[in-house]
Amino acid sequence: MTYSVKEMFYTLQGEGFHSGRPAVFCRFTGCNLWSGREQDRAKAVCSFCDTDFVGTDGQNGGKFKTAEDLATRIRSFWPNDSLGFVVFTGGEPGLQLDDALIKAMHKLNIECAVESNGTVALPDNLDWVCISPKGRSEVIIERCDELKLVYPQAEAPPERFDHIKSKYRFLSPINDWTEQSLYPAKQVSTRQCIDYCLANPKWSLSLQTHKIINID
Ligand SMILES: C[S@@+](CC[C@H](N)C(=O)[O-])C[C@H]1O[C@@H](n2cnc3c(N)ncnc32)[C@H](O)[C@@H]1O
Ligand SMILES: Nc1nc2[nH]cc(C(=O)O)c2c(=O)[nH]1
Ligand code: SF4
Ligand SMILES: [Mg+2]
Repeated sequence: MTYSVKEMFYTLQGEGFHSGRPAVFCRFTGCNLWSGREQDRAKAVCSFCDTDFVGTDGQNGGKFKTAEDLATRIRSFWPNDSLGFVVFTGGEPGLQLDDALIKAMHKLNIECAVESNGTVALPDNLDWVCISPKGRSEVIIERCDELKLVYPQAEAPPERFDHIKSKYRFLSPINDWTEQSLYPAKQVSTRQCIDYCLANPKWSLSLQTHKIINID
């Protein structure tokens, strides 16, 4: 299995339960809900994506021929010999992630988290699963550690995901970058998230804190 990686970097997890935790991000190329081309955005199932996941030309991107090769590269970004933490994202990481890669990561003493849209099967040896449903797409994952719903989405109201078993439920204000300069304090979606959480307290607010403090 060859893995196609857009970019990799060491930073703080900006979102959700692990906000503020040092993590290596491994961003896989490609997604099943949008081609990544601007001319296809309006018709895509997921039309608000804030990420470039096309190609392998980002920082530390490339093709990796084996799970061990990619695992070793990921380990190299960790600053010392302690237990490491990687977040697999994309694009849609579920299109490429497999058991072999997670096993190789575990062998190198790295905990594995994923950020997924929930429409494709995921390896069952992951340590942390974050599912972020998109538009009208069908979420097939029924159990996760963290549900992180971008809000508001006309076709994906929070109630649609009541059946999913999750330790934590977060609403993340949609950042539609017509309002980028307002992010997040004065963005309308932030207020909408706050109001929804206050009325439905099983949901908590998650912000994209890396954008606030301007790190990767
Ligand atoms: C780029 S996605 C990649 C992982 C996976 N495809 C997914 O959608 O969860 C990473 C995270 O960014 C969030 N995200 C993408 N575009 C966003 C936007 N415009 N506003 C807020 N969050 C966004 C996603 O919901 C997801 O939680
Ligand atoms: N710092 C930081 N935190 C993140 N959490 C989820 C991200 C993603 O794009 O998947 C992301 C990201 O790109 N950067
Ligand atoms: S599912 Fe994730 S990677 Fe794919 S277009 Fe949507 S936000 Fe971007
Ligand atoms: Mg991001």
